Amino acid sequence: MATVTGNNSMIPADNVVMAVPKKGRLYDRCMKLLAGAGMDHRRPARVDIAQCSDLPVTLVFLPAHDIAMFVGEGNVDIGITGLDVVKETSDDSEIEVAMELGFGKCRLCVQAPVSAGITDVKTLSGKRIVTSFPAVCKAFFDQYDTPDNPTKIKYVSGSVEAACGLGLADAVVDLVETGTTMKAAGLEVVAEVMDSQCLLIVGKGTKHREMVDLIVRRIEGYITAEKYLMVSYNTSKENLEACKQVAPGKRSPTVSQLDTEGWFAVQALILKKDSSRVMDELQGCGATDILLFAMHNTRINTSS
Ligand SMILES: Nc1ncnc2c1ncn2[C@@H]1O[C@H](COP(=O)(O)OP(=O)(O)OP(=O)(O)O)[C@@H](O)[C@H]1O
Ligand SMILES: O=P(O)(O)OC[C@H]1O[C@H](OP(=O)(O)OP(=O)(O)O)[C@H](O)[C@@H]1O
Repeated sequence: MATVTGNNSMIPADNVVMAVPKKGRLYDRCMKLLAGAGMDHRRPARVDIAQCSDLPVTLVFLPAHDIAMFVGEGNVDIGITGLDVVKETSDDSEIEVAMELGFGKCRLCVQAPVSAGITDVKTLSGKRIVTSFPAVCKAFFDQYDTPDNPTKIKYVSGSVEAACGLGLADAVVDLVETGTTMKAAGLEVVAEVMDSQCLLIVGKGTKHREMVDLIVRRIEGYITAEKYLMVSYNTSKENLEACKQVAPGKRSPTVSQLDTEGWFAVQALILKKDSSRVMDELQGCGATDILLFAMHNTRINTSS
């Protein structure tokens, strides 16, 4: 197989390059996503490159914080990382968001010591802020800063929450999910900068559009399968309409005549989060033999 030369010699020249986080919060979910999308690969221990066995795709395992930059600069065709990282390290002219993946949900917040009692974020303009997101942080404080007294923003790569306690900052801009880290450091939210979640991103300049689109469709199929369940039940003719109202499906439910006169077997897609309520309501409408099935993968037109 042809390979590109130089630093990329482990990557076959015609392969799509896909970047996934090599560790941290997003890693496990990303591995599940790749498995669900049929992107099987073998990654030798301590190696950050792996070839997919059934697709011309090379996976590169990178720090989440670097992925949007590499996709934006065109070294990588497609990648998975947080919206926070995308905003910090790339711009809209380079990257398109193929899909929100629904995990890695958190908020980037201005946080100050509870003891300081800061209620208005404007009062932090011109003060010392420590963050792993200096560009997003600067854009946020620009709206309050004056040219003669800009906010002093310092970058750290981790443990941001420690900066106030160490006397290095008046406030921090850091991620909050449960709030446990923030509270343990004696901090509170003064303002929200942005919401974030994990994204599938594509470089606008990719030369492998067809294969990239196939990867996007596979991942979309898996995400949809994760979101929906199939409910199946039997109902008499007189209860059929009421049952169909409870679970109308995506387009319409599949209704088949049973061998018993006046009885039907019905199948419909329902949202996983609604499944217990839907089963209760179907039972209330007289449905019997109600079964719930998970799907491994789908190809559903989510816009219809
Ligand atoms: N507490 C959290 N809850 C949900 N998502 C988070 C949380 N912390 C981070 N993220 C998301 O995961 C991305 C990667 O963060 P993470 O802290 O895992 O990166 P890392 O620095 O590579 O890993 P580590 O912290 O293990 O060194 C963030 O940019 C953000 O989008
Ligand atoms: O609100 P919580 O649920 O406590 O989550 C928020 C924490 O999670 C992330 O850090 P992480 O634990 O990944 O480590 P890091 O500080 O090394 O980035 C983030 O930077 C916060 O510190």
